[in-house]
Amino acid sequence: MDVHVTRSELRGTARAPPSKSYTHRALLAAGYSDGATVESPLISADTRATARAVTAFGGSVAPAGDDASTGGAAETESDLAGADALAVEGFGGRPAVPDDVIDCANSGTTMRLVTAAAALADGTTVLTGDGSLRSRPQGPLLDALGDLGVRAESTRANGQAPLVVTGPLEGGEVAIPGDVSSQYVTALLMAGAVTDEGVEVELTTELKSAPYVDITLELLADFGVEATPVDAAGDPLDGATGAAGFSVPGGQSYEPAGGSYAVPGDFSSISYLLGAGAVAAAPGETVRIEGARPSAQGDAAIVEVVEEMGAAVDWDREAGEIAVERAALSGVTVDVGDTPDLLPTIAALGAVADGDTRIENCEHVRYKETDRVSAMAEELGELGAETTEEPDVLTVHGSESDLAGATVDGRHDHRIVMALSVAALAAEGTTTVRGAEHVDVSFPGFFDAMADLGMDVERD
Ligand SMILES: O=C(O)C1=C[C@@H](OP(=O)(O)O)[C@@H](O)[C@H](O)C1
Ligand SMILES: C=C(OP(=O)(O)O)C(=O)O
Repeated sequence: MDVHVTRSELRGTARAPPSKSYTHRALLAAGYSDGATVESPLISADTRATARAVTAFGGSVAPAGDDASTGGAAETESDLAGADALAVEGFGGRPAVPDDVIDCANSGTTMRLVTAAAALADGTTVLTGDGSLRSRPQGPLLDALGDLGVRAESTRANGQAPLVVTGPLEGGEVAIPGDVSSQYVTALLMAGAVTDEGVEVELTTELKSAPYVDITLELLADFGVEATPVDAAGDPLDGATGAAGFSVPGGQSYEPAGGSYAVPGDFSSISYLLGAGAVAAAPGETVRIEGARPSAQGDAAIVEVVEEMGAAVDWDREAGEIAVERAALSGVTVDVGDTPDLLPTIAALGAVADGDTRIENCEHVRYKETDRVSAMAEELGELGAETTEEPDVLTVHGSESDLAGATVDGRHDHRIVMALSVAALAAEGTTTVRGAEHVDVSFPGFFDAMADLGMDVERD
């Protein structure tokens, strides 16, 4: 699908979709349990992939309240559409050997978390994904599982999917780098809790994307599972930032209080709504975003970034509501070591702002659905933005950027599509964004929400 976005003024209220990161973890944690309800889940292409994996391991996922929820997996994936809550029948910490290959589609989170889950099974699991996912790095996780006594291989011996994993994993001590993906740590902690011996993870590098491990720790605690970040001396820390390692005792059971778990709103998705308001709210009007309650999400930093760029932002944390007014934005320097998914949004805002926006510590943003550093530099260039790309830094020269509508490529990447659509709101004329259907990965209702706010958008 192509979308054609014409410069427009926005007003009104949008609701943030539920968090993708929390939904993946909640579905899998419910799978590890004897069964649980996941309330207000994100139903998207990526979270469907995790639901498929839970089903492949012998659990089931169906809309809560449906007969299907007592009788097995939803017959077709579309059965999940529009569900306010999902009833998950778990596999009780013992994944069955899947009948078929697990297709993780476009979802890195699914592939990493499910690879470690597959290692628990007493047999062989095969995991694959789309072309993008089959080009992303899995080697450090395969090596770690190998060191823990599991056969974990890339069929092409290049550290990329398809993957073949033969368990069972019993636990132990393992060392892993933290600067490629935090999802390896999340995967080992979630699976480690149900091993016999538990898992001790030592980080061989600094941990990037650390708040995502905090999300994991928060969710594990809510499912009654203990896992602890530790410093170099082995002493416990409050959070993942600065951790030298992690420890998760074995023999634990997943069980959420009251049998259900509620997913909060998604701050990576909120970044597009907030960014859109900051560049295109009608003069004297606000754009309001609901579903913005605080959680462990590092991407809530977008609120400060947009404020620092000069927009008037009011975040009522208790009500979970953010109001933003448009302003003349100025460039900022932002370290995205903890918040890689904000890079496309900040780059788009930088193209609209006056002065330079310097996005630092971003090398790991190159290992996503696409190399998002190059993708944003090149596609914003098509709109007339000047950028400078270094391995670990993207600078957008807002003052030299005169944005005018053009045809840009969404690179089969939901975040590139949404960020370019935000930039298009401020570009002269009409911008065509190719491959816009990829928003289905994390924010299926994105263009509906934007149209409701007043975006002039045509889809074909
Ligand atoms: O664990 C998660 O839910 C995620 C972790 C981050 O990835 P990395 O840890 O690979 O940086 C983030 O980019 C991704 O969108 C979601
Ligand atoms: C990188 C992302 O997700 P994943 O790693 O799950 O593919 C993302 O949503 O931006």
